[in-house]
Amino acid sequence: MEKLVIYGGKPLNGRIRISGAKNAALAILCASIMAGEEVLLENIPDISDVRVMVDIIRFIGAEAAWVDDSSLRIISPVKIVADPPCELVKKLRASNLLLGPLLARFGYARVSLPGGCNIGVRPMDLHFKGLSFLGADISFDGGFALGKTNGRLKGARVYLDFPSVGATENIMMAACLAEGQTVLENVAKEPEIVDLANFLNCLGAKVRGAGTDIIKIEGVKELGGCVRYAVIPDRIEAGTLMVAAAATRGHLVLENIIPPHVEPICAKLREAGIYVAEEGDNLVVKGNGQLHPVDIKTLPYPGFPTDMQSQMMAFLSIVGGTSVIIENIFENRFQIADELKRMGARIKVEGRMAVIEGVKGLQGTNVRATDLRAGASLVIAGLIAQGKTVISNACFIDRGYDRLEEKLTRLGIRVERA
Ligand SMILES: CC(=O)N[C@H]1[C@@H](OP(=O)(O)OP(=O)(O)OC[C@H]2O[C@@H](n3ccc(=O)[nH]c3=O)[C@H](O)[C@@H]2O)O[C@H](CO)[C@@H](O)[C@@H]1O
Ligand SMILES: C=C(OP(=O)(O)O)C(=O)O
Repeated sequence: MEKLVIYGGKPLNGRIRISGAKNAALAILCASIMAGEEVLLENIPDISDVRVMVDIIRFIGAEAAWVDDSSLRIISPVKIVADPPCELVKKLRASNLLLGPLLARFGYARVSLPGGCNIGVRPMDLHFKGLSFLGADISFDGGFALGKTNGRLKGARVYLDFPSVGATENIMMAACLAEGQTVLENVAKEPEIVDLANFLNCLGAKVRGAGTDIIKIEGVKELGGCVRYAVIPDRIEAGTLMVAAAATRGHLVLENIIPPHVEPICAKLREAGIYVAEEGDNLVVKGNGQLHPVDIKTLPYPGFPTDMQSQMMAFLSIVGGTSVIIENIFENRFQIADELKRMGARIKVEGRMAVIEGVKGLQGTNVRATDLRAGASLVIAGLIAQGKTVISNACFIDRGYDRLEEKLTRLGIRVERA
């Protein structure tokens, strides 16, 4: 089991280029199996979730080749040569996004229920309901979802009970090849949804309204290819480094960033007393000045992202006064509190609420990542702490952070793999 060793107590200083977004890249990789011609994807992050997804689409018959360290050329299969293998599907959450594209393009899908981080129950009822509304026949057998269609899917009106990111993406992809119009209501508005819609439109789909509460899709018979499509920058990687700079009183310049995507994070950092400003195309974070406690509620976009909650908890653990975090999206995302407490943090968790009493500093010790963002939180805690922090289960961090050690080293931090 790999460990990440952080030598803390030093500020994060320098310039860094943000990689492509994990959650956009994974959805777009799934969508690429619907393309009728070759696709070239750029700004793809080199993370383990992407490598697993590339293996999955190769397994079902796609050709996928790295052109350079962040570009992938994909030729989708004309027919499925094998079902997505269960052992790969279970390694990541985004494999749940194969169902819609497979059903829409091939009229058949047999996909194991997905894996991913243990951050909550994460049912897929909204995905299944939406795909059924489009005419798919969905059943379950021994941990697998089986989907069939009788000819093409049919456009329909679908209202999501909750603006689920994955359900919005799955149903939107499937609707692109359905007959007639689909209207999706109460959908997720995350930037990754807009990026996926832009990619689908680049293939010849007719998707309108992504980024608002209602998405309308005119189905087309087939999709084409895309000469090149660059995935958006990762707002969560950016946010993680911003919080790390804030927590270590550093000075960071972020390149390749879309400022409105990180606004909910910038707003909270400013409230906490951190300087955050756009300078030209870059975003600058300076961690000097008096810090103030803040309260956070995670919400669907444009609310504060649940994927940044654990990292903020590490930062707030050394901000004098009392901060409160309410986690509204995933019920099991406070496991990180116990690990932070091992480093000296004072946190009380009650249900969906965590109360953080700021302490003067943290101490390095042996800790364990329980999920991807918990791992990122421990990296931040390790940067704050005096001494050495050894994070086990580093594989969780590798799911979502492209070349993290290389980036931290460039920013003046001593970090090692053990
Ligand atoms: C690969 C990917 O893009 N992952 C992101 C995606 O996950 P994911 O797509 O799984 O997240 P959802 O938006 O679907 O989940 C949000 C909430 O809806 C619930 N729900 C979801 C679907 C469903 O059918 N039924 C249901 O009840 C979930 O249990 C959760 O409480 O959005 C999350 C919320 O921004 C992010 O934290 C994840 O990083
Ligand atoms: C929860 C996350 O990812 P996934 O949905 O892939 O588990 C995340 O990126 O923080």
